[in-house]
Amino acid sequence: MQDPIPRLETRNLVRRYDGRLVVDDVSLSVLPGQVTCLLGPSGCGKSTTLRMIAGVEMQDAGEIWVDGKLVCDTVYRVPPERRHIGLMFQDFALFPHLRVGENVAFGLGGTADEKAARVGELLERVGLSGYDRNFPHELSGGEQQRVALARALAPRPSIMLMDEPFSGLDNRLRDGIRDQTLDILREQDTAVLLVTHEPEEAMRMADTIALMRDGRIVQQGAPYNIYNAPADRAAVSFFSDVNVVRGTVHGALAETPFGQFLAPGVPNGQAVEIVVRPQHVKLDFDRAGKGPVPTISDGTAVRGEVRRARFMGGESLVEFEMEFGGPRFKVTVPAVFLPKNGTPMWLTIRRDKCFIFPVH
Ligand SMILES: Nc1ncnc2c1ncn2[C@@H]1O[C@H](COP(=O)(O)OP(=O)(O)OP(=O)(O)O)[C@@H](O)[C@H]1O
Repeated sequence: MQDPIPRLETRNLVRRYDGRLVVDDVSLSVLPGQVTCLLGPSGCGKSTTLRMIAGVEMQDAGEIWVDGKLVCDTVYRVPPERRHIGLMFQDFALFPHLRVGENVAFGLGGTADEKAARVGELLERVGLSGYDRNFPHELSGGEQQRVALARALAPRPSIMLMDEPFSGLDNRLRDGIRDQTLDILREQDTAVLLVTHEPEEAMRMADTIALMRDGRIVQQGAPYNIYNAPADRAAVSFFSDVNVVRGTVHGALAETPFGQFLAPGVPNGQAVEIVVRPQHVKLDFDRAGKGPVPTISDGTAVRGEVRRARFMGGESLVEFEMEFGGPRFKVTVPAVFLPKNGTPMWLTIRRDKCFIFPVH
């Protein structure tokens, strides 16, 4: 079977500001009814990418395709209003002098009756039936955001570009509006490209995550794959705290204070980093100066002393000063576990949950 044609595709987009490369060879695609999240730290070029797709900014190189048709390269350009792209940005800016209903109807064609029907349908969908004659300033922030959502959805865009659209909302409100927005977009088979710097938001919303750093896409894939098969150390630390142990490879085995780690294909003498998340470090009590016996799945235990323990709600975070030195080790325990400062414990690293990256 042939691969489906993406609703939206960028090919090798490049953008420079004053000679500085801020978007560097970005290729992305989004299928109808799917959400791709462009995830990365502030300033990595996410919004610039979105602005080029929206057509409000020109790329220096590369192409934008919609439904298999070229809409923009460096010569040819379909104007923004003919791209059938909806926009929803953090500063959603409703028109303050227009009533809610007029705001939602703003981009709609058709007869007055058709417009009124569509406005009524959308306001009901976002839980704001009966508010059509209110002015924006009479609504709360969350309600205004829902109006902005209704306005963006009204013309049934085939593509929706969203730039941190929920970041102005408090947590509880945000989850509800986020889920509701996705439901509506999926129902309409809209392709969504969402920009965020929050890994949780990307994990929650995306079918595909494109991890962006310094203008480049460093990894692209399903959230599960990005989380469990990260491309490099920075990709691991973007999603959670990490512990890092250094080692050197001999005969495809990395030697470290925690014992040996398999390092297939890594040349002799190569320095590597073993990266492990706090939830994948195992703890054992000290028994008269002894720890657990080494095993194949967990390797050798190393002793550390508790320096800090905090209860975080669903789990406890314990920090250790390790006998071999280096930065403190962070360990999370899914329970209330608050050992005293100075308590000796033995730490092991789960071999099936750690990542090994060469140090360059
Ligand atoms: N019009 C402009 N002129 C010059 N530099 C710009 C312009 N717009 C953005 N930049 C720079 O380009 C880089 C990428 O900006 P962009 O807004 O795309 O990043 P971002 O990943 O969306 O960040 P944020 O999440 O903070 O919005 C930044 O270093 C920014 O300062």
